Amino acid sequence: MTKRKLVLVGNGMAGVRCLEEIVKIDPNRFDITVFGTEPHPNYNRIMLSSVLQGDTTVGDIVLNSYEWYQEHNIQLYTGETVEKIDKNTNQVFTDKGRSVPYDDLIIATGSHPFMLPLPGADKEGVIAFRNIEDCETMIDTSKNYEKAVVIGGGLLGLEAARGLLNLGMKVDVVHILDYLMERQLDPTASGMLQAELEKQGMNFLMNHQTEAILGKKRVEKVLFKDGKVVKADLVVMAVGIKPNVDVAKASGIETNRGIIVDDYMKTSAPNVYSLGECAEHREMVYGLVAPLWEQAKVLAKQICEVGAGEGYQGSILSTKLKVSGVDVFSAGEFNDSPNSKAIRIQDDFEGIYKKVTIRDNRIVGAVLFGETSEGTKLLNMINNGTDIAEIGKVNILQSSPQEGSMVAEMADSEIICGCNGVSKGTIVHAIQENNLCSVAEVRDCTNASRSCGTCKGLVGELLEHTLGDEFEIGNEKETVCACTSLSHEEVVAEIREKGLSHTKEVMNVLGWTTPEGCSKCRPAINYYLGMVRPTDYEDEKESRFVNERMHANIQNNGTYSVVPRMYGGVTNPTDLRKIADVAEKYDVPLLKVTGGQRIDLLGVKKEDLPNVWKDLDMPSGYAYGKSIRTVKTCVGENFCRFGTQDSIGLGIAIEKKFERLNTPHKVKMGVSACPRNCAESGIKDVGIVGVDGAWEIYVGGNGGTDLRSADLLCKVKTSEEVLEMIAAYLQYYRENARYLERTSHWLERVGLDHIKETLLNNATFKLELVERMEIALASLPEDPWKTFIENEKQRTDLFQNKKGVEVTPS
Ligand SMILES: Cc1cc2nc3c(=O)[nH]c(=O)nc-3n(C[C@H](O)[C@H](O)[C@H](O)COP(=O)(O)OP(=O)(O)OC[C@H]3O[C@@H](n4cnc5c(N)ncnc54)[C@H](O)[C@@H]3O)c2cc1C
Ligand SMILES: NC(=O)c1ccc[n+]([C@@H]2O[C@H](COP(=O)([O-])OP(=O)(O)OC[C@H]3O[C@@H](n4cnc5c(N)ncnc54)[C@H](O)[C@@H]3O)[C@@H](O)[C@H]2O)c1
Ligand code: SF4
Ligand code: FES
Repeated sequence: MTKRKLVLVGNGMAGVRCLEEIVKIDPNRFDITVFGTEPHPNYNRIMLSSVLQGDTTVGDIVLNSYEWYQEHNIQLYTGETVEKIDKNTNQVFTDKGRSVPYDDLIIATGSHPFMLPLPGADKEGVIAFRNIEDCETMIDTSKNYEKAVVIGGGLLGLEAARGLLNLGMKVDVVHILDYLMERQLDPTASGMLQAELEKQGMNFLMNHQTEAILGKKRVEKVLFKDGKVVKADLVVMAVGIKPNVDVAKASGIETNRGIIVDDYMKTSAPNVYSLGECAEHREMVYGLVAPLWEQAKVLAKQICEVGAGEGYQGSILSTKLKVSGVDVFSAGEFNDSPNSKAIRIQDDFEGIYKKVTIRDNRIVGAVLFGETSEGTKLLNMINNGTDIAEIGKVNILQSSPQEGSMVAEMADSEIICGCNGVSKGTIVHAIQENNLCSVAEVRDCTNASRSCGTCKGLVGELLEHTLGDEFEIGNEKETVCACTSLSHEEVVAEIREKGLSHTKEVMNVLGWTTPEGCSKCRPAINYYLGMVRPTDYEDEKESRFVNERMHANIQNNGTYSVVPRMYGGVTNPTDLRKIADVAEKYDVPLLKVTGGQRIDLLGVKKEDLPNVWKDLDMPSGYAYGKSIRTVKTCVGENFCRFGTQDSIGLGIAIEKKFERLNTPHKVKMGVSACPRNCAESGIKDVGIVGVDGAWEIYVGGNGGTDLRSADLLCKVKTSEEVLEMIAAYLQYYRENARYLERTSHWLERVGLDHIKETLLNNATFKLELVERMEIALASLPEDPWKTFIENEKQRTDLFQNKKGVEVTPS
């Protein structure tokens, strides 16, 4: 039987998802041709925000590689736009002069970003945020310029603004109304969101209407209706989208706001279908992915003639803002109205706000801020029209008392992954049928967690719930990242076994799926190589996190924090004078004593960093590094009437011995000279406490988000023994923990008993650890601030092509 010819116009998320469904249903039914204006295979547009925010790379977000198209015999033309469809001869015509016949045609051309028609909007540096090129323009611009203006305080504008802040730019967000995200939030939630984002460093110009973009060739300023002017090196317009109906309109296919389709995604032209953001169904056009997946399923069934049931019935929308540190969820009809009532919870102490709107005993909308774990449950209740008469109203907004029990209570039809419309039943079936045991395997098999990723937790709970005893979360193979199927332990073992010596080599030999790796695997591989080969591995600066590359912590307003080392928290008049002089000379706005007993110079301008380091002439405190941070000490025997030991002396010795050492995560230590514990040794990664003629060594403490008191490892008599035990313990941690695993998490994972057994009952192994630690310490580079001041190349590399940074001559 000859195959039917299927042409897809638009190589984006909706169209290609529909093809995936089609080849699943009937792989041999069609000869498929795809045209896409963009010069890329299909990628996850949603994740552009994460690329901009530095959490992933462009290579990571490809959904269907070129090989996928080949495997399915799909002829793909990228960088080619369909300009016209001839409905009479059933052909499409492209801008490259190609014509291709079709039996069936799908139009999935997405949207155009709406560009305000302002005077000056055509200047260089005025862009939208819609595709990879826009994302790359923003990243490149941030290397040479300082100030961005984002017009539009909706989902896209705020995600763009967060990304630009992460790139070190100052950002003004211009919003036309007096509260943000008015399409998704009520004024209370919006106010809380604005306050949180202001804390993160965003500056808001509310109630501002843009009048013109000013500048010569390139944008320089933005002018507002009230006459106010702000500086702008980059303007990002994020003021909404409009369906791309260009080709449909040019071809006489019926359009309104979008291309008009019926419940089976049929347009007004025979055998021509449409889906995605360009389609208008029952007078609705959508700008989120969840509805598109539903449409893709219906259209695939329709076009393969396997029965599309009642067709597509429309979607209730829910959204989450993808900005780290801010949890926002919104769904359905969340605004107050005369025929609905609301339940609200507001906790100003914890920054939590929850509201559900109810009509006729049914939830019709919800807004959650600060705590969004009930989002999925509420969305399911809205979609299912659950009658809440029987449920205590207060319970609706209570988190489930037993974590993990929520998935058990969910019906099979309830949706776990909102982005991809994957239900609990589908996931459970896939786990059981295919023996799946990790979130990554569930993603590959069902698409759940493939888009924004916020449902990963629920998928994990479902795995646990379905596999019962067979599934232990801790034992689930945790791959380093999506570029590889290998775990951290496997990568380290391969580096050792195969004698691998460079990041690229690791990726090539171990079959990485992306040639350049991503922001998760590159720093991890760099650390593992340095740990395994301390004497000959040359640290790869570009694989490090930005703060480590800059040797300073970037702050929410784009300035930096500088913390010089003060061994054991002890200082002297000369160092204090230098700090005071530097603070005055460089207008440092804030000097702050840190919890680690040193002085933080906050608000240092990027271009001042080298000279600040030079004038300070003190070692770096590594306050930015995955390395030894501080050794906090109490006053001890020299001054305190309770002290029987020299805590300061020991603290300084420890800090001097281990400073600059790379570790999987930051390591903080403390030495107290008696159990009153004034140096808080009980919540340190390594805490030492003096007790009658001996030192107790505590490990695995954490004073951060996951508060944990340290466990007693052992008691030793002398300072030398303390130093030796710390060396063994830290080397064991360095060799066995996963990159970015704090000592407290590592200790809980492997168990205190195991660590005691290894370090206390196996003298030979302990000695070997100490020896390897000594080799690592002997191979450490000199102080990075000093190197940077003396090495012009490093200075140029660090600031790339930003306006030159010179160290002033002495
Ligand atoms: C930065 C960003 C973040 C987002 N985050 C989220 C999120 O968190 N959650 C969510 O639900 N949604 C999010 N969205 C929206 C989501 O990405 C879109 O809803 C989705 O991509 C729409 O899919 P589509 O296939 O309809 O359109 P698109 O993905 O835009 O695909 C259309 C494709 O067709 C091509 N095309 C157009 N005309 C032609 C032609 N004539 N010939 C050939 N090719 C053509 C276009 O170049 C484009 O590649 C986000 C969008 C952006 C920009
Ligand atoms: N996390 C997510 O789900 C997510 C993230 C990014 C984008 N998206 C989707 O991408 C699409 C585009 O996002 P968007 O935020 O541009 O669209 P939007 O329509 O949701 O928001 C645009 C915002 O710009 C404001 N605005 C309009 N004109 C303005 C003007 N002249 N000056 C200042 N502000 C003005 C509006 O009041 C509105 O809040 C939407 O469909 C959105 O749902 C979703
Ligand atoms: S821990 Fe004990 S010795 Fe140290 S300062 Fe406090 S009371 Fe004094
Ligand atoms: S909810 Fe976004 S990927 Fe599952």
